[in-house]
Amino acid sequence: MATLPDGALMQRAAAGLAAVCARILRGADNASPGMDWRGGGQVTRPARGGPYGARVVLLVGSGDNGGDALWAGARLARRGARVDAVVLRHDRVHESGLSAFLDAGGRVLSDDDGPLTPAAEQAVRKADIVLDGILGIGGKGGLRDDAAYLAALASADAGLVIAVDLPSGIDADTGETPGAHVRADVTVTFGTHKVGLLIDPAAEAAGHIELVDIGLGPYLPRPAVEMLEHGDVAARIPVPGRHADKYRRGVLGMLAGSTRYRGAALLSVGGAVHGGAGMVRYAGPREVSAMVLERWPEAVTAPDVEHTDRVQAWAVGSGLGDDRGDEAEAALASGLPVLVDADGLRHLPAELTCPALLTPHAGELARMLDVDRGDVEARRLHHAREAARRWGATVLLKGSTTLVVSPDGRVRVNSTGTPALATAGSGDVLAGLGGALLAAGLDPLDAGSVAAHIHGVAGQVAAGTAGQPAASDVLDAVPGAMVSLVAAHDLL
Ligand SMILES: NC(=O)C1=CN([C@@H]2O[C@H](COP(=O)(O)OP(=O)(O)OC[C@H]3O[C@@H](n4cnc5c(N)ncnc54)[C@H](O)[C@@H]3O)[C@@H](O)[C@H]2O)[C@@H](O)CC1
Ligand SMILES: [K+]
Repeated sequence: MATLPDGALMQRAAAGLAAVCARILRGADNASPGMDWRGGGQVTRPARGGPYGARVVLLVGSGDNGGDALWAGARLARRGARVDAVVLRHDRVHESGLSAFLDAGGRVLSDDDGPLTPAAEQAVRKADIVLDGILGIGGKGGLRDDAAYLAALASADAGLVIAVDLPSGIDADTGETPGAHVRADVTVTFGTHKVGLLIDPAAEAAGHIELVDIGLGPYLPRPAVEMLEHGDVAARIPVPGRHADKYRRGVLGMLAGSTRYRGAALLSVGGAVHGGAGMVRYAGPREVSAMVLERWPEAVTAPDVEHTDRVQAWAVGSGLGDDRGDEAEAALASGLPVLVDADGLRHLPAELTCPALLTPHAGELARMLDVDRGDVEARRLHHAREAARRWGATVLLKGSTTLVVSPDGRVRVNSTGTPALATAGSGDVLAGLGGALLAAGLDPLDAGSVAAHIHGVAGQVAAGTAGQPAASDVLDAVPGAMVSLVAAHDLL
């Protein structure tokens, strides 16, 4: 801002915002370069041939977010749209934005007594597009009173809700939703993706995300949260070199499954085999080992951790049951990198002395931290950070947006999840994948985030063919997912 004339950034933001609205109103097919990272992102477009004659309503809060909406509204009005503004507080409104809007032929439907005039409500109901400019990054706490009412009205009744910078009422920095908020179909965000657009529950309110570049790039600090794209993952997948052998590729010890949960052993060994482990050494009861060998003849087996030959990493806990805590503790005390999943999480020492990747879902993390599951789901980043700090370990919190939080503070959010992965055994496959990557030498942050990404792509592939895939379908889709990720980036 210091290097530019006053208001220049807002003009860039408003121009980008108006351009996205115009494109949506044109009904442009597939013209959107935005993030479809939820695997959907298809927006039902109110095709009208363009802004001319379209009904656009601006919800205008008291700060610069409202200013963006007013300036964009002015641009759309000049292109023939019928643009109405509902101003939340007439005593606090972006002055130059409002004048530009009125000069361009925009109308204000609210009055000094408040925003909820009959004309305003009617306009929101009939709008092709509602631009939510109530709150941006200056918002604190959820929406109140009239703002909350308008947000609910727009989300329920209006054509398409386009959030300016972020859906008003979400917490920009955490992904929490402290109260009432807008539910948008599209979010047009400026300069950089806000953390809250990437982490649930707030991310769910953002819809399809479009980034408008306003020239902040050279000035941005290191991001608080990263999201790997396909190419980033492809570059991190260990590709065997000319002199590879099974030991150099990484030997994974697998302490998983039990006579009660045999399937977990098959799925997690399978995840490790397809995840590129040079060898998987399975440690478990004779009858489970026999099943593992029948399905995965490339695995080798031993009765327990003590009798397992040399490994480079351990994956511990998927379907392990209650009675092998001593072995879990032995693996955790080996000093080798360890992935700890499911039942293994109940055997964590107060402090870990090995590089560790913990992979709880919300319920398991709640138990680990002795808090409510609902609270973990509402404050995913907060609790994942807390566990990473407490155990000095990388924490992969599974769920609708999988987070991977390293004890040094780095955070990655996975872009490839799909609800199809919410099925029994899916986590066992992920544990195998992550374990193989740890054994191959990836650090826990990379192992966790690459495994989650591959797992998500496999889930999407499986959902595309099986509709409602089982964990076995996801496992079967892993090799294809790896091939497509790597091949797409010319690394094969
Ligand atoms: N900072 C920048 O470089 C740019 C900012 N831009 C826009 O400016 C926005 C930030 O503007 P502001 O800092 O003015 O902040 P906002 O517009 O987000 O909020 C403004 C005011 O709302 C009030 N408020 C906060 N929480 C509230 C609540 N729960 N209920 C009711 N009122 C509440 C506060 O008094 C606050 O001052 C961004 O989100 C973006 O839209 C863009 O114009 C591009 C450039
Ligand atoms: K907003």
